[in-house]
Amino acid sequence: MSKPVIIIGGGGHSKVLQDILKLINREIIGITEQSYEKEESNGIKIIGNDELIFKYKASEIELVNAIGSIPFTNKRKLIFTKFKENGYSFATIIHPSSIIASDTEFEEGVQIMAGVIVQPGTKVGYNTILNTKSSIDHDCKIGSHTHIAPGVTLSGNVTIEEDVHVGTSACIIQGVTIGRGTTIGAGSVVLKSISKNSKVVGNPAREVRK
Ligand SMILES: CC(=O)SCCNC(=O)CCNC(=O)[C@H](O)C(C)(C)COP(=O)(O)OP(=O)(O)OC[C@H]1O[C@@H](n2cnc3c(N)ncnc32)[C@H](O)[C@@H]1OP(=O)(O)O
Repeated sequence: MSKPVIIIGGGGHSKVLQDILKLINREIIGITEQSYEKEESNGIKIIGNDELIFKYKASEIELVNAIGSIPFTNKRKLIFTKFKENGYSFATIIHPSSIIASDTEFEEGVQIMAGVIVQPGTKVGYNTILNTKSSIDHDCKIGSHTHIAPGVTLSGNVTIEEDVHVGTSACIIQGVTIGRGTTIGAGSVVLKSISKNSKVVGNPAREVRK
């Protein structure tokens, strides 16, 4: 049986995850927030700040990383790393409306939102988000701590390294590699590989100042 979960963060990304957790009947202990002024979020109790998690044995719960991921921030990664180093595990959350090829490999803490399609031969790294209605075609490799934002299309054989943000509705053609730490702007059309720590926008995607 699945362990009960604690959700870290009570913002917009959290709302979406709460909905999935309710749909898949996961028991929710509550939400932690760094500054908790409200008592609840969507009917779920805010139980305290993140340090409260240490009152629960790592073996008895799973965590849900509900810190949203926007470009040029690393809070989501820091939360994941901190609690992993202390022996805690993160739930992998998959919306029941997603279509996932049977050989897909997900590492711990991956979050798959409504309407996502993942085709065969794909691997997705730790703590990565495949957001609403994104489409991941065959043989893609997606690194850890990466955000594939809503409506993104990855063609076949695309490699996305760690810590990448692929902005809403961007398209990436087949065989391209996106280097670690890169940000792809919303709506970009990426036709060639992009080196690490770049920021690219537009159609065709071009590098802009960091
Ligand atoms: C459920 C959810 O909500 S998940 C959230 C998903 N959100 C996203 O994916 C947002 C993606 N973010 C973007 O597209 C942002 O515009 C970024 C990250 C690419 C750029 O942000 P910044 O670093 O602040 O760059 P800035 O706004 O200064 O833009 C730099 C230049 O690029 C242009 N530019 C920025 N974004 C884009 C874009 N998506 N397409 C085309 N041009 C763009 C700007 O107009 C500007 O051009 P200029 O220098 O000629 O004036």
